[in-house]
Amino acid sequence: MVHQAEFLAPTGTNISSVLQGGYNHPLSREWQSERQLTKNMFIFPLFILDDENEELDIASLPNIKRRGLNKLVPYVDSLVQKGLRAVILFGVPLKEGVKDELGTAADDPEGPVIAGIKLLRQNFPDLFIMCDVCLCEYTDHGHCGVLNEDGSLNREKSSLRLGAVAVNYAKAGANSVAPSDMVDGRVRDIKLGLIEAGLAHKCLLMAYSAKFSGGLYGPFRDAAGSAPSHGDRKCYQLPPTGSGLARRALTRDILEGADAVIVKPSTFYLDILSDAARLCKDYPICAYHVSGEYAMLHAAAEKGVVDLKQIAFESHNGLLRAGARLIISYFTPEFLEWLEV
Ligand SMILES: NCC(=O)CCC(=O)O
Ligand SMILES: [Zn+2]
Ligand SMILES: [Zn+2]
Repeated sequence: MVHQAEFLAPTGTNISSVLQGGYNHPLSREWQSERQLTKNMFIFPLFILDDENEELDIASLPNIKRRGLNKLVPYVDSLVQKGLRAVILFGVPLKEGVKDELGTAADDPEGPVIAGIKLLRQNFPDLFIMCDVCLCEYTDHGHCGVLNEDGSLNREKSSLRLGAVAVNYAKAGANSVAPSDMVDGRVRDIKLGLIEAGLAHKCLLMAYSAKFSGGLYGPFRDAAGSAPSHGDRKCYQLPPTGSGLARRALTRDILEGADAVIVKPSTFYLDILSDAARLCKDYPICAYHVSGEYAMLHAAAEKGVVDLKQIAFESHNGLLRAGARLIISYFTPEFLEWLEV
């Protein structure tokens, strides 16, 4: 497609070869961006401990802490004052003996997620509260669903259990549930559960539709204590080379009732983000800038290889360019400082 006449000026210069008129001034440079990062695009992950007064660092995830309920409100308040609009909750049960084969603790009414939803709702009525829905933080085997006796994943039991957990989060007041397990059929079971509970019109179902298995989740597993005790997640998460499967999963989840979709990780999967933007063009597309991506940028900045702020903008702008409208990011607190709106 040609936008400018391709003819020669009297001097012999090809007119369309002159690009720099478009960006030699800071403002005209800004005008070149089709979209810009804004605070309302950011969703901040919160790790909630089951010990109310505890606050724990995560060695591999700089500046991010796990907090008990009593430490949560003052911290979230400081971010809300800077313009935080949305959070996604992850429960981190550390008490002895709470994990079992069904992940019962996931929707324990007194557990960190359900109690966390209620506490945040009470303190921040306008905050958009999302909940990651998965069992791996709560199962003794560390897998994302319910297992058969031979250790393989039982699709039907997993999907129904995930549906029940999601409905319980929605009942507690979550604005959105986000299944991250990648078990076939769970979007459908969650949607049906929400409809049956009369909550489908109140709770946005944001599916982790294109979640790839790979090497970028290490710090998160440290944070959530969710590394599988045997095997890996390759049977239910997508192979990193599987772009066709990712496109099928995106389409399938939309057909099963997803209201929005997530691509995860983000920077290495920009092609999938742009596939999602095309395939699901009438839906919000969310990129999850995962723990490994965050930790890598921090490590590079500490080594003096990159400037942290510059590289954070460049990577997150890349997600927007590829088609993301929302970003789950551990950089959210920084962007709330860096962005004006
Ligand atoms: N279901 C959530 C994750 O697996 C988190 C990924 C990360 O931040 O590494
Ligand atoms: Zn999981
Ligand atoms: Zn997960």
